[in-house]
Amino acid sequence: MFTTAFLDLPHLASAHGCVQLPGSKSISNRVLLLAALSHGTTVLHDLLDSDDTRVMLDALHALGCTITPGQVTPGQPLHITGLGGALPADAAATLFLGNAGTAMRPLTAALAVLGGQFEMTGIARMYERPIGDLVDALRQLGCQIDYLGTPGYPPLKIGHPDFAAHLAAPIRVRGDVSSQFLTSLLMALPLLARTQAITIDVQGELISKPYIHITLELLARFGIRVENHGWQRFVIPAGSHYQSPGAIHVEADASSASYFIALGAIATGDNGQKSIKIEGVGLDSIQGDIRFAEAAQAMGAVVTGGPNWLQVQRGAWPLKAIDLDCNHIPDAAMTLAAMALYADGTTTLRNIASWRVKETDRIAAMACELRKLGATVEEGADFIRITPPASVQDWQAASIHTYDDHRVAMCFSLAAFNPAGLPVRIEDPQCVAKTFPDYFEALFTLVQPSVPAPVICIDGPTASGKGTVASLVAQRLGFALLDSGALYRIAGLAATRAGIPLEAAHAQQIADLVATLHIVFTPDQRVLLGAEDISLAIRTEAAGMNASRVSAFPAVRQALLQLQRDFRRLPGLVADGRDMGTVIFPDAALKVYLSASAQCRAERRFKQLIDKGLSANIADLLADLQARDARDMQRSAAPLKPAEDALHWDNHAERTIEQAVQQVLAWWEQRQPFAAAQRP
Ligand SMILES: Nc1ncnc2c1ncn2[C@@H]1O[C@H](COP(=O)(O)OP(=O)(O)OP(=O)(O)O)[C@@H](O)[C@H]1O
Ligand SMILES: Nc1ccn([C@H]2C[C@H](O)[C@@H](COP(=O)(O)O)O2)c(=O)n1
Repeated sequence: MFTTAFLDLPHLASAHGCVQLPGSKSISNRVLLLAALSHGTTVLHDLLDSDDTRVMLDALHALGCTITPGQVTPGQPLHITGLGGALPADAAATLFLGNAGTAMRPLTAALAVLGGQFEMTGIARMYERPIGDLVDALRQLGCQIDYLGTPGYPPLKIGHPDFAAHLAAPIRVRGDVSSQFLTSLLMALPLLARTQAITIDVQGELISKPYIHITLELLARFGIRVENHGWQRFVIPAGSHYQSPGAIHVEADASSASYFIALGAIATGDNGQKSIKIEGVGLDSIQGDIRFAEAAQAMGAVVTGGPNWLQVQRGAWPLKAIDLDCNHIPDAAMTLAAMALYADGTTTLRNIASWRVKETDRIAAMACELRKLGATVEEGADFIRITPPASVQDWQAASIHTYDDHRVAMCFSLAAFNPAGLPVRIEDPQCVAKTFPDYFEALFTLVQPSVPAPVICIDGPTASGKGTVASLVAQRLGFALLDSGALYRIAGLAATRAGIPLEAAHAQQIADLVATLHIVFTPDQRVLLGAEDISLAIRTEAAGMNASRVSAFPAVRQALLQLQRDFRRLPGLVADGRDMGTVIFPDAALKVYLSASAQCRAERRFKQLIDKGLSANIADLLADLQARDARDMQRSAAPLKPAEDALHWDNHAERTIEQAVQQVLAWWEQRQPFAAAQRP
């Protein structure tokens, strides 16, 4: 997951390939709660690992469920032993539910029915998301719920219920604000239906029926067969009780599929050879958002599918503008707003009032950010109308504010296919953690940029600080890192171990050996040669000097050339070394040359070695690095020198690491076209 302040998506040209989607959030959090309320142990396969499922798991754990392993682990099922429909009389907990509506609302209903002393808390946005209609419905039953802040909104305090004389009458709940209120009652009230039927009457037109469909399907899997009377009355039969179904497989998230369906519609090849294959969810999905595929088809996408897969290709181009009632696909419909940027006219998405009370006010958010890109947008209480930028020149490079809303971030990644060749900045990319932590990584496996991914080169002499600065710049931008010096150090180490003299006469032998090496740079910056961790072995001064020797041989440099260029990937690369800007990446978007006096560098290296527990002597270090400078600068093959277009930074003794990092980032920013983000 990208945890950077922003993520710059270079302009993207095309896409193709296969993506395996993570589990559905809606299904994951429902089955977690149903398993927790049931008798017996449920084995859950393919659960989503995200912010929202994590807060649900933490809450269930706090309530006394036995959960193994304690967290969602890739490729491993999760076992939950349920509470058997009851809690101890003295049950008490404060539950933090983040911004997860699928945890806050159903847990509130279940705990209000089970009784205990509970505080239901979350982040600030959760306290702006209404829950009053659910609380009103539960109070009709005799549940004890108090508001701890603004009436009608979390945080809440839950006590022990008094059901005397309340259960016989139908429970009324509004269905026109959020279908989660009805879902919550449908999941909680079977706990009271052992001896008598419970009836729920929906007030107003029920929105988002597909989500109720998911709830009913999953309830049936756990032994609860609810009668559905025209989506207005639901009856939980007497004698209902939760029973674990044993094992459950969670479908991949149909809402998450929408971004890749849109990707296929927008970015696959004109000749029909390229397509996007989506695995984990198919046209027979129980999730309502699968009907996004129909909307995408109406805009021109060619969608085919089977039981557990979808395949999407571009059809009509430009896409066709549509006018659609989106009540049946409230979440996925946001993706249509992004697709509308590529349509042949004005697209209107109607009946989306629920967008206003989601993670953010999604109508306002989408309108604001689409306008930043150059679209004309009209918004109303329950609709949004989008006209794409009138011409290529009307597109603007925008820094997209994401409002802590995963769907805003994912939708706007699609803007990187704009016809103007502009990059797109996504602020706070880690908000996708709510449902799809690795969304951008998945996207990058499918897309091709219109020009090679951007590279920042940082060259300079030994101990000038290149490695330190490069690593921090890469971290801040979410870019990959190439420590090219490490490759020469590995070459020197491998040759020495193989007993090959580090002399020109043996250059080809060393180059041949280098070509056979299996080198891995781990995400935590360790270096592996085969299975061996050689991170420390290549950091000694002797290893640096040996690296300097082998690096003077053209055959060795040639053997490492493509390996270095292969580090170039989306969203970008920071490369440090001696010839990054002059030879390896001559087209780099930014080239920096770091320097510092030999004395300053020797003192820094001395401190660095002592801090690592290695012995050192400043005079020896000074002599060594001067010898290394001379060899690196005077060799004929790719000598150390600043590229003609490099920017210079004197990293002298009074300058800090952070100053150098800020300077490189400032130079980088000067080359970006993003205007300062306009906050709404
Ligand atoms: N202003 C600064 N900028 C960068 N590094 C600094 C600075 N001040 C102190 N240092 C320290 O200098 C030491 C040498 O830095 P670093 O290892 O990044 O250099 P390098 O140029 O990559 O060296 P080499 O080419 O030998 O790998 C590190 O311990 C680093 O923390
Ligand atoms: N691009 C590069 C990187 C490194 N070298 C050589 C010269 C250095 O003395 C040696 C070790 O590099 P360091 O880890 O100190 O950056 O490797 C090179 O020739 N070209």
